[in-house]
Amino acid sequence: MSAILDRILTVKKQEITAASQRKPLQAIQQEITQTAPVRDFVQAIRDKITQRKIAIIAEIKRASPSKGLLRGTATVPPAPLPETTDSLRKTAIPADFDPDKIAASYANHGAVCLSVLTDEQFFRGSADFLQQARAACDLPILRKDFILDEYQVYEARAMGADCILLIVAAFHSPVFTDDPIINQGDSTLTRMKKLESIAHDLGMAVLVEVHDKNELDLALQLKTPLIGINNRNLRTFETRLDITWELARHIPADRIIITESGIVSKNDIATMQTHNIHTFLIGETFMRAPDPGIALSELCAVGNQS
Ligand SMILES: O=C(O)c1ccccc1NCC(=O)[C@H](O)[C@H](O)COP(=O)(O)O
Repeated sequence: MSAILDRILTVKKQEITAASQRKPLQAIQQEITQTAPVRDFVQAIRDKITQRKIAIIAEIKRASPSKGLLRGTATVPPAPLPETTDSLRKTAIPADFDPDKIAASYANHGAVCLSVLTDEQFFRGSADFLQQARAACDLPILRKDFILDEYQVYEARAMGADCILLIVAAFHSPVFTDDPIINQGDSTLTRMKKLESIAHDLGMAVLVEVHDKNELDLALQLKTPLIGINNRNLRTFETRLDITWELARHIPADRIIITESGIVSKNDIATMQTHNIHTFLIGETFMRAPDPGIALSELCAVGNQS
């Protein structure tokens, strides 16, 4: 069995082809002219940090390949989760899943920005969830998905996203490097620069995500100030918080470091702060809580300095 990241990207390629046949790029570009203006993702984080508060990007994530269903009911289509999650499906989870209510609660309890999973097959996400979340609050929103192609960048803006995610590991995957139809001769760095440039031209921010030093060296060649360090290895699911502080020491001070995945406790927040990390992307911990916003404010309370 190939690694989960490769499986996700294989499906993603099929989705890009199908979506662009259903709705050509020109139609998406036309839709963008009617889309609400971009909210400033980077400035929102800078403002929080200037106020000496921790900046939490709160995620709306119904399910994940590593943990299965996190919130809501298990009967909702589309495709079943991968077999890797079978043993976790019986775990008790909050039954309600209302992206608008979750977004409003996050906003009311101090989130700086939101991240919304739009991948349908592996995370049970949806573009609709992003739109519902955006309509329910004023926070800038990251489209959390597996972006390989310019079509998805335009699509992100058309659905109302203010920021896109570029996962360096995705562009190192053979699903990208070995497929001339999808890579069109572009190297990893060339493709990331092209996608970043389109996003910036559309006014969106870019979060570039890394998990090791080689990926970081590429990420630092992009213009974006947002460097996400994913503590989770997307091939093995191993999650180690020390990945963040090991890589953070190689990142220049003018970039904003965002630690992603596996943050579960006040102690995790406090430990990150000792390493001068003040921006967090958190999903599962909040999604498992009865009220995700209250769970967020409890973590914020420990992290904010007066
Ligand atoms: O979460 C997963 O299982 C996963 C598997 C494969 C690719 C990506 C995956 N997660 C995406 C993320 O980056 C996380 O949703 C995000 O960092 C929040 O992590 P957490 O707080 O641990 O939910």
